[in-house]
Amino acid sequence: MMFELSQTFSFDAAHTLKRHVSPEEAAGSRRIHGHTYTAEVTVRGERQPESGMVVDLAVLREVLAEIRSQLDHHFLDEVAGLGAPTLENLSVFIHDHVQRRIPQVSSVAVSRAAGDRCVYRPQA
Ligand SMILES: Nc1nc2c(c(=O)[nH]1)N=C([C@H](O)[C@H](O)COP(=O)(O)OP(=O)(O)OP(=O)(O)O)CN2
Ligand SMILES: [Zn+2]
Repeated sequence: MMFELSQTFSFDAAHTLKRHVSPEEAAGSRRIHGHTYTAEVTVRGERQPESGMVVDLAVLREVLAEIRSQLDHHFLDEVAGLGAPTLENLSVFIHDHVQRRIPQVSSVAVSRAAGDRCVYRPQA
């Protein structure tokens, strides 16, 4: 029997972005601006026979708090290992950090208040 467990966390962060769009839009994105992001992290697996859990949600919460502390109220352009601060790179960054502690992580979705959403599912 397979199960999926998810937890979300939110963070506010500033960034700039180089874009190949109209000069007005490109100029706006190059200026420092901020977004409220929500990340949903999903873990997939079978229950451990002794615990009855795929993974203890308290452990997942602890890992997500560590990642949040690297992103919340940070300038994303300066976060080591992130690369260009896009939804795509944020999804991979969060996934790779969770995977070091919780190998069963199966997907990470990052969304912004404006309604934009990106899902990273490496095994898809
Ligand atoms: N594939 C992606 N495209 C874009 C991303 C991204 O992460 N992945 N990010 C952005 C920018 O962060 C940008 O600030 C959003 O720009 P835009 O969609 O033009 O939205 P607005 O500036 O009009 O409104 P916001 O409220 O600031 O979202 C662009 N593209
Ligand atoms: Zn932006």
